Amino acid sequence: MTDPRPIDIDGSPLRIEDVADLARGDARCRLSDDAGFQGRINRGAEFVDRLIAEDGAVYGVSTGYGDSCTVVIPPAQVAELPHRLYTYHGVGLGRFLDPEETRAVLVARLASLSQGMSGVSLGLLRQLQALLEHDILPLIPAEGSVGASGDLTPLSYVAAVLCGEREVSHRGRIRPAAEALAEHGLAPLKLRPKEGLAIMNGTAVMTALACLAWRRADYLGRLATRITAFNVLASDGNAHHFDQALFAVKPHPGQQRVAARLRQDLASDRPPRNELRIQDRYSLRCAPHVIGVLEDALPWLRANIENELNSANDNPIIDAAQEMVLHGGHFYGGHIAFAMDCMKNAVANLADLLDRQMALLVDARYNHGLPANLSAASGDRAALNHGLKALQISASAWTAEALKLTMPASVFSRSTECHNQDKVSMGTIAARDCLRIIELTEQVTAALLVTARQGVALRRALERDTGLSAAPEEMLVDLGRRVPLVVEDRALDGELRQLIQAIRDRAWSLYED
Ligand SMILES: N[C@@H](Cc1ccc(O)cc1)C(=O)O
Repeated sequence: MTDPRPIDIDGSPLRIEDVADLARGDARCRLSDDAGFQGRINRGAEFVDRLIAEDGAVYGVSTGYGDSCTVVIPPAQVAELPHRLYTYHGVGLGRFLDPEETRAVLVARLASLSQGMSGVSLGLLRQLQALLEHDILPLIPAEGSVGASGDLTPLSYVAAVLCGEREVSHRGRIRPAAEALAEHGLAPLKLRPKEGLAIMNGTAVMTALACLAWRRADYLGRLATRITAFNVLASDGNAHHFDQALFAVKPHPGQQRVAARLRQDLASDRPPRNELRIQDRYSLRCAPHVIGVLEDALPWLRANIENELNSANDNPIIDAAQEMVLHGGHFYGGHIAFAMDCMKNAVANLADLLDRQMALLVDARYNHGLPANLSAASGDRAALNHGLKALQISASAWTAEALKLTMPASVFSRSTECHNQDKVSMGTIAARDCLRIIELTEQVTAALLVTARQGVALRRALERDTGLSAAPEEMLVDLGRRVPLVVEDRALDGELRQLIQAIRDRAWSLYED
């Protein structure tokens, strides 16, 4: 076990990998003690104090929220207001975010508030950091955000826990927040004016989920490429579909990279053409064109996700340096909504591609000489055994479910909150859909790992052996250990679950380009 790597939070940009590592416990975050950073934060909080003292009227401080901004809060009640905000937003439903997702949310909110543009105190940042440090995880219901007043409702659970209210998951148990805070000597926060809004009026939930989704999608693209190489071999297909000269004339860099990875896996000394079949079916021949869509989108997706992550996504923005309060709509998660709608489409296409490859391989009419359902049973056992028949049916179901969920969420904007929020992003729904599609695609990918392992072994038992380069050969050996050849039928669910875990743990290092 290596020590988790330290990440300083000081308002400088975080990367997707930082969020993912912090969420998994592979990194730990420290709030920077840099005087410049701390000074910036303090100036923001002091500026809010001064505004209240001098001006009296500040949105969300001395007024009601949203459409209720015309309601004036009497000075004697101003201190109570931020606590009202999380209280009435305690209406979240649905599943609770899992621990990894919850940590990512805390990191994303900390990253945004550390920009120093939200007028919060250092004490608030410290309390957020303490939740991460002691793994005190608010139970955050996943549903109930329109993603454009920020993730108000789910983030109300973060705000409440910082103040010692509602429940947390801590040391494997669900407990009252106050109890867990006390155990670590942490006093519940008394929110300062504006701090309730600052915690809740932002995109931290959808952005956190997007960071986790990006990393899983990136790995799935690589895995789909490796599996395609296996399946080209298993089906006695043509490597020349991935020819460098062919791809030189279609200059999508991601697509070219996928083709190069396939060439690398399939080893350059393969006969350039399989004269028996000039052209393979599309799920093999066009694999770079399908996987390449995701591969080309990933850098753009990363840029959008990281811009949101490192933004002040709050309202109003408190610019202490220029002494300005800027009212706007930075809680609007349109970029994440579009990124997630886009990513889920590209990922579901991977599931579809792999499912089609499986359909070719299990079908004796298309698999060029392999047994039906890739059953390795022979002789008088052949009739009894059904090989991967059920696994293919299940892969079809998972794929259909993934494809069904690709309906964009961002086009379902609807006017809400007395028409103050009359155009909203639905980014959190898009992110949740995207994660579900990723989960289903991981299931399909696990099925395909079994299929490819079985298909390659059966091909190699036949006349033609075609070599792979060292990395895919090593992976095949590893897969062989994880999944013994299916000769006599057996339930495969346990092995599938282990493969899914291996995928999520990125068990195979795939293409260091
Ligand atoms: N997001 C709104 C504020 C808001 C807060 C809470 C609400 O319940 C509604 C609206 C704004 O800044 O304009």
